[in-house]
Amino acid sequence: MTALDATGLRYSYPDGTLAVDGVDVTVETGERVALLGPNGAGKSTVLQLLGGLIDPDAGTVRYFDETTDADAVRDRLSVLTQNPADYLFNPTVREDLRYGPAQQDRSESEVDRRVERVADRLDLGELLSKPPFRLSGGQQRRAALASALTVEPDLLLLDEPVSNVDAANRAEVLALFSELAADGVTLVTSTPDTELVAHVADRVVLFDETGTVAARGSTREILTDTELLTDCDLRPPQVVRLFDGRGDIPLTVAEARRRLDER
Ligand SMILES: Nc1ncnc2c1ncn2[C@@H]1O[C@H](COP(=O)(O)OP(=O)(O)OP(=O)(O)O)[C@@H](O)[C@H]1O
Repeated sequence: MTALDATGLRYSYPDGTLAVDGVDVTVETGERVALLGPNGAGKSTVLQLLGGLIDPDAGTVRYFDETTDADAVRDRLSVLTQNPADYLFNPTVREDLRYGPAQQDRSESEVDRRVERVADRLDLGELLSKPPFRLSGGQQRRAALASALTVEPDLLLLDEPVSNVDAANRAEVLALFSELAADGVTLVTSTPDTELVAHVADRVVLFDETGTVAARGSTREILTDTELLTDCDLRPPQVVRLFDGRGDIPLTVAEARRRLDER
C-alpha cells in the first residue's frame, strides 16, 4: 500500500516564484524517504503540499490509497514544519502537547499517557509547565516535534527535524525515529544535510536548485554518487569523501568504524 502518492505537483507563491514544478513522489507504507536538496530547492514547499498545508496549482496527493483530502486523514498524518510557532501556541508546553490528541477526542487519561511518554522520550519533562516562548530554540524544536508525535501518526512528514538541536538530543531524536520506523510508521524527511540522510532514510528523492527532481535511488546509490551530489550543489557526506575510491563506502561514522575494526 502507498502511504503517499503525489503526481505532477506544481506550486507558485503569490509573488510569482515557481517553487515546485512537475514533482512526483510515491512513498510506500513503512518506508523512510528523504527529500534531499540545496537551500531553496523547494523541499519545504513539497513537504507542505504533501501534508496538505497548502494546495497545489496542479497535481494531486493521494493518501493511503484512499483519498486526496488531507483533512480526512488528519488523525493518521503529522507534519512538522520548520516553524515551531506552528505547534506552540498554548500557555504551556503541556497544553501544546495535549492539543493534537485532544482534538482527536482521545480520553483524558489517554492524552496524559501520550504526553508523558513523548515528553519523557524527548527529555521535555522539566519543561512541560513552561510557556513555550520561554524555551530555547532547540527546546522549541523538540517540543514542536513532541506535539507532532502525540497524535501517534501513521505517516510523519518532517522538515529539517534536527536543525538547531544539540548533539545529545539529536542522537535521541534519531533513535526515536528508528523506533517509529520499526513500529511501521512511514517517515518522510526533508533536509539539505547529506550527513543526516543515512540516519533517516532508505531511499532518497534528490532535488536540484530549480525545484525539480534530479534523481531518485537508494540512500547508498545517491550518497555515494559524489558527482551527482556536487551537480546539485550538495557536499557528499564526510565519510563518503574519506572512503571514496577505497572499495565498499560506509555512509555513517559508525559504519566506518566497523569497517576499520574489521581490518
Ligand atoms: N512565502 C514565500 N513567498 C515567495 N517565495 C517563497 C516563499 N517561500 C519560499 N519561497 C521560494 O520558493 C523556493 C523554494 O523554497 P523552499 O523553502 O521550498 O526551499 P527548501 O528546499 O525547503 O529550502 P531550505 O533548504 O532553505 O529550507 C525558493 O526559491 C524560495 O525563495
